[in-house]
Amino acid sequence: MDKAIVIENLSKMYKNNRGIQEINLEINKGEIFGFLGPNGAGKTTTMKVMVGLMKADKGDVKINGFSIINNYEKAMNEVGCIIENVNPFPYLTAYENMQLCGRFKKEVNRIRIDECLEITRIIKYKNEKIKNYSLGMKQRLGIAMAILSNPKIIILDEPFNGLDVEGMVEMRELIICLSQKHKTTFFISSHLIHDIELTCDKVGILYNGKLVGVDSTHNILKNYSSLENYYLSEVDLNADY
Ligand SMILES: Nc1ncnc2c1ncn2[C@@H]1O[C@H](COP(=O)(O)OP(=O)(O)OP(=O)(O)O)[C@@H](O)[C@H]1O
Repeated sequence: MDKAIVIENLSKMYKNNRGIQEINLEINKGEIFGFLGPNGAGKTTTMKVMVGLMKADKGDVKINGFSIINNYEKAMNEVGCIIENVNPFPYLTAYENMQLCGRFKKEVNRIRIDECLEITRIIKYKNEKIKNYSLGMKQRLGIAMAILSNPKIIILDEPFNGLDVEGMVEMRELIICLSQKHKTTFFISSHLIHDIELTCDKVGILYNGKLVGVDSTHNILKNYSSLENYYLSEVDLNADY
């Protein structure tokens, strides 16, 4: 089984008729997938459904071959995620937040916590309370939490948000490094085309709740001068005038 994530006919409509429709998508193990779309396209909705924070109206998601509907625990067994904002406890330190996050996982100990804080480069601030953290530091803590139990699949909603230039470069390096070293699969949403182009092996474009294009970054850049041009052409082809 080389598919890490398979999304089948996934639909979720809110009462106001916004949401996502008939999403079909396959992500191979070890791939870094970029889910690109403007504000309101439906990225967060898709990810919430994928990790069981919300129920789909129709369709299913299989993670490592396990359906999130029929086999939720097994499906989520190797998944780490950050959906929407990271909300660590402000009056606890980073280390204490990590302890809390890993309290039910027997493989998580002091060494593993330090390792994750080291990888995300916040080890220096591990004993500082989160209320004194900047947005970028909180993002890093979020990643540290997401990788704590060594998940094989990491789902990140807008991981580049709130980061400065150096932070973005480091976040890209961190994702690529984890994918190469541990064959970790990533599903990353973003509206930042440049970061997706530099980070992801495969890109899917979500527009008005529909997946309007999916291809490997390699193919896209063979046929278009930039991911931005591909994005604009796919959106143009599918716009409702
Ligand atoms: N709970 C809700 N009730 C009604 N409509 C909602 C709800 N949550 C989201 N929506 C609407 O569904 C659409 C998709 O929202 P979603 O948050 O999934 O988009 P997104 O691509 O993640 O956007 P952003 O990049 O701004 O976070 C938007 O039009 C939004 O207004």
